[in-house]
Amino acid sequence: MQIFRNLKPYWKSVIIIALLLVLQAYCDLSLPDYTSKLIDTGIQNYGIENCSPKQIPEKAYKVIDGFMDDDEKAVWKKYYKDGSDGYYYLTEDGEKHIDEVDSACMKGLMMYYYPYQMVNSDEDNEIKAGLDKMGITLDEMPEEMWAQIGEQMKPTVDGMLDSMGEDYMESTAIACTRICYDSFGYDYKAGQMSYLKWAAVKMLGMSLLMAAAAVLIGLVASRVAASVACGLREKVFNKVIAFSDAEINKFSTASLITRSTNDVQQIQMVTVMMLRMVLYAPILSIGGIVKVVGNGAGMGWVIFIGIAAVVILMGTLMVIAMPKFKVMQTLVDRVNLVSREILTGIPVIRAFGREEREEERFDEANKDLTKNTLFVNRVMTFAMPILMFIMYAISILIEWVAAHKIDAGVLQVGSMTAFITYTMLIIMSFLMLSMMSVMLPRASVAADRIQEIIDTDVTVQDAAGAKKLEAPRGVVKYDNVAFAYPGADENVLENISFEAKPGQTTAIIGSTGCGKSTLVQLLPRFYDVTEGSITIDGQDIRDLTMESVRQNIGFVPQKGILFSGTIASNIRFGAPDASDEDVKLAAEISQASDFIEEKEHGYDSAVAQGGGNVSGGQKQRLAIARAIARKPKILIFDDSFSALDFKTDVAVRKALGEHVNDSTVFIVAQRVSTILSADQILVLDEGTIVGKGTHKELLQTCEEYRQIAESQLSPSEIAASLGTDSERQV
Ligand SMILES: Nc1ncnc2c1ncn2[C@@H]1O[C@H](COP(=O)(O)OP(=O)(O)OP(=O)(O)O)[C@@H](O)[C@H]1O
Repeated sequence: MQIFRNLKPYWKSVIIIALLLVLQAYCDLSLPDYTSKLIDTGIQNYGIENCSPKQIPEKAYKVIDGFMDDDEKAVWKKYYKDGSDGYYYLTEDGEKHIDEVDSACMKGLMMYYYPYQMVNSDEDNEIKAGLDKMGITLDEMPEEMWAQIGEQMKPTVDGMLDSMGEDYMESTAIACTRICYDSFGYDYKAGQMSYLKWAAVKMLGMSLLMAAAAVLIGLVASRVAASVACGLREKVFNKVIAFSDAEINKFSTASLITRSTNDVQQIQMVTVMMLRMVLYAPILSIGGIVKVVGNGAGMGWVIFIGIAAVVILMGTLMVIAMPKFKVMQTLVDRVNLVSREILTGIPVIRAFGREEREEERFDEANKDLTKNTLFVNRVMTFAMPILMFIMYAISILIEWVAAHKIDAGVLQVGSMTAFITYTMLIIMSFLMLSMMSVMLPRASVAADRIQEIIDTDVTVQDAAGAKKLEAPRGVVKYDNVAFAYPGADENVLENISFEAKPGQTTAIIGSTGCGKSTLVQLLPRFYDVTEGSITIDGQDIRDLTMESVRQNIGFVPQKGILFSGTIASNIRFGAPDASDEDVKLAAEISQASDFIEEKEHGYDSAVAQGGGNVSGGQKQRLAIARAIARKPKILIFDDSFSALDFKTDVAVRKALGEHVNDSTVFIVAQRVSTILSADQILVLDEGTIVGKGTHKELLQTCEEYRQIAESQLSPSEIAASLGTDSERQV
């Protein structure tokens, strides 16, 4: 899956996280054991951990020896030495092999313990009666009688060994050990305290280790997720920058923004959760199950009920909420789209008094998203209480079953506590997995949406082996060019052939929507021609690198677009190395210097985002200055003079004529007056050239041009325009 693929470059961190998770899980799984031991050994057994007595009265030693088989006897003999003071002592070697000694003496100890239990019991029994008859105490009982009792006891003890859990058996044996300790005044309190203190230190250590691991995991996981997100944003951004208009239109700007922000954020969030949970849950549940099996409480079936309940619950919630989860991103897209459109169009909305309708439109999108989110959240709110209920119900069930087992003497309280904790851990880990399975689909939708951008083929891109356009003269030739917008059935341009030379101005005029802007936009390769070719100095622009072609073009778009910064930074946008003089000259040519110098900070005056603090005409003049400052070989004015008044229009073109005399200039215009002095005028009608020539020629040869001219100029103006040639203008 895509989300996992994103983690590939960070495999080292993922391994570190996995190791830390194992450590965290180890601590997490050990703690219930410690709690159980704290109760069973620390409290119930006075801190005595092993049943093998460290010191045992000689008589008890011998009696127990009498109960043992040959193998057990050998161990007993090997690890105990006679202290010649009436006691036997466990040797150092014995301490090292304590488990071996424990299992050898456990049965014997229990048989030794049994008569004491009988004697202390309130009820009458054989042993009590026998001792009374002989007039002796249990400690004075002769060895033959012990042997006799041993024979009788053997089947009972064997039966107990079969039915008891290991922990419980050990605990019972330790109770027997205490009889040996009673005989020499063992200091139980000191033993218990030292055990409890040591256990507390160990538990504290474990908890600290666990906390440290968790913090480290959080830290590394967050870093990885942030890097994944950063990488994705970069990839998306780089791709979008390379997109031609066709791809941008396909996705829509709003969706591109949601994809590179909200979608990436989804992935970042899920990546953190995934790194912390997806690995942790299986480690914890498998570890928990192993522990539970070893615990010997024999209540595994309760865990399965718990897991089944959680899986059914989460499964049901998922089925209900999943469809809504999946459309969430599309709805976020819609809200972004509507708010973007409304925010950028506020002046028009106000001017047309459409506030209410637009508010409704926003409300609609907003409500859809809210409804969807609320539904999902409502469904999910059920999860927590039901889960809590399941957990508590399972705890009660365990306690109920365990109570019977404790009563029957086959389970200890501590083991029950540990069992409950392990069960909770296992259920929690299944919960984590189910939560992930809820979150993953949404994130995977987000990941797919991002991948869709990354995988989109850019329609306009450098061909393999594309050459650089070096020191061009600037001869532009359109050869039989046809063009259709992607997805459109009909061509917008057809049979376009003309040549534009350096030092000359080619003007394009025609009715609205006839394809003028499209024609000039093909030159910087905003789109590629569908048929025919465009060449610069005889080289097809598709065989040249886009960067080198664009570097030689100064493009002034129909709508002046400025960037936040200063006036100077905007003029230098295409020529970062332009000197102050160049910037000033460009501003003078574009007739922008007057209004710039009037400003308090002149060229350093701030320009707001999108050029919000300058007028439309000023914006257009700055856009013209920006193109000129580049000193390009080819200058394109896409209807850039319409926002200027007649006087400024003339002044700009005059200044251009004076200073820019070796560039190939294209002017898309609506006004005939703007193009009167052009060297070549192309008259476009429905995407084809219907007239080509100078103003004078076209007035005579082209009906369409004559109609346009007559609709804009008075007969006297037309007559004047045919008169003397004025000084050079573009
Ligand atoms: N991105 C686009 N996708 C599809 N069709 C488009 C796109 N841009 C423009 N068109 C269509 O192509 C045709 C030519 O548009 P173009 O902008 O080139 O016209 P124009 O002559 O510059 O118009 P105007 O003088 O009004 O600016 C129009 O019919 C327009 O609807």
